[in-house]
Amino acid sequence: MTAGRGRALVRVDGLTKSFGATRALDSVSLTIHPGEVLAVVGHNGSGKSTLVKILAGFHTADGGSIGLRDGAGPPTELRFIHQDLGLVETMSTLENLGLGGRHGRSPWLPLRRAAERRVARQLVGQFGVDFDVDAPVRELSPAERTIVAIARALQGWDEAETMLLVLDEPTAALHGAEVERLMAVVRRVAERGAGVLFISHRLDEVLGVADTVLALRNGRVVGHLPCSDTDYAGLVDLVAGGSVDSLERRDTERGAAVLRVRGLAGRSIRGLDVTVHAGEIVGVAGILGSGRDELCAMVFGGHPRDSGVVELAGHPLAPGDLRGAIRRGAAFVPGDRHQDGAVMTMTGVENLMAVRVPGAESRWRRLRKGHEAREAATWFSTCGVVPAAPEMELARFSGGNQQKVVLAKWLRTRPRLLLLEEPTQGVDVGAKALIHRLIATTAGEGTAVLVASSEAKELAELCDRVLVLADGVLVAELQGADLTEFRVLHASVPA
Ligand SMILES: Nc1ncnc2c1ncn2[C@@H]1O[C@H](COP(=O)(O)OP(=O)(O)OP(=O)(O)O)[C@@H](O)[C@H]1O
Repeated sequence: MTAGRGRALVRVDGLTKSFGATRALDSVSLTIHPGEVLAVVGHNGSGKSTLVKILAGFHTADGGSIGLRDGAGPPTELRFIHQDLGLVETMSTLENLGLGGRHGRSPWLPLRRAAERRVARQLVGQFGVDFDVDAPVRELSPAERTIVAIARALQGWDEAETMLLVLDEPTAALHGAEVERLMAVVRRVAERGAGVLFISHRLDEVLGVADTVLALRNGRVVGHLPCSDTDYAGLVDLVAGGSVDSLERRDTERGAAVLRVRGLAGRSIRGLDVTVHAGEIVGVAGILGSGRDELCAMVFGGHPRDSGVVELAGHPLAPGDLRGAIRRGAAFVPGDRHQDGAVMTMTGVENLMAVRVPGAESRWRRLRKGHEAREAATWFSTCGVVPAAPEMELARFSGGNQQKVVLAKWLRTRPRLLLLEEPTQGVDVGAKALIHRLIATTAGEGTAVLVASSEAKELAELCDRVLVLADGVLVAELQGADLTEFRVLHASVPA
């Protein structure tokens, strides 16, 4: 189907929304036609999720209109994949897909269960993955959880229906190969006549999949054009309001070994040795299920281990002893900020201060609100949290700003070992460069950094060395001239 033809699936006209003094949307208009993939881009806090939440009926607009019926046809059906995925963490994939309900005591029960399991595995299998559909989704990796949410949104879609699929940053936790599969699904959905509204900070991905792009800045539309009329630099300009400096290669001063991991095994990891020195940034790459998503949590002690030894500066870190790990100087930015990284009902400042900096503050000093507010303002400005509204509940921060608060919380502890999972997920292109510089500066001050990322480009730019995992073991170690995006991707995909 050619994008842009036929009746409009959705017409948004002059949409306006404010939260107190913050004007999140300011007279936003757009139209999506059958077969069209529209990407919405913009800096953190520019209003993208607010637009999606108004379409979903979660927020009511202050002004403007949304039309879901063009002429006499049936109204457009909207399906959503939200940033927080909206899964029930204690329920299995099967149950989140609406399968596996109670069937009473029928003699056919085992057959029905087997059929439901087959359907669930087919639904997630279209992304080339196979995992335990009976396990609670909280035990799945962030990428696997994303796939469950996408499979649920696409479930039972009938071609004859008119559908608009709305995806709010679906690829934040996915690796190159998984992103490609999702993009192929998005294209397939559009070719069958649906419209797609797609939010992403990965601008290369936008250019690869979208027909048109709409750029927001401070709630206003600052560009609405066919993707064929722009390029990467053009999109960076629209989002960041100018070019963004890429990270310069650092001369690494490699100090003593800070992290030593020997024979680590558990979950999908099957015997790993890793050493990270003071001042070094070591990346962890690999596809879903490779062990990439588990290494940092296992080192920190948040995931159980079957065997192996983890030492920080010569002291063992025991599984489950998170306080001990923090006392020894470990910091951990997890891949899933909603579940493990932050408390959404606490304010920005409370989240920032949630980890006690070993030995740095007296209790009395911490009680002084003025002192906390000043410290929070400094950290929020260092980490690019905009607009700085430190006393607001974290749930009300935009997704990218939540991520920056979690990062600031751990950088504030001045760690000896910084463990990062997907450190720039959901942040805009300018903030990403800022976070890369912060990580490089932190390493420059002598911190050992271990960073797991699904983005090969990020690892190639940021790291001194990259460990590539496949099937729970180390399959390549790249550094120097060998450390390129292509080589990381190539080594990650099993032959
Ligand atoms: N419930 C709320 N209460 C108060 N302010 C809010 C609320 N929801 C959003 N905002 C504010 O509205 C602005 C737009 O937020 P929104 O989440 O739409 O941004 P975004 O473009 O999706 O950002 P990101 O790329 O970081 O996800 C931000 O300043 C945000 O703090």
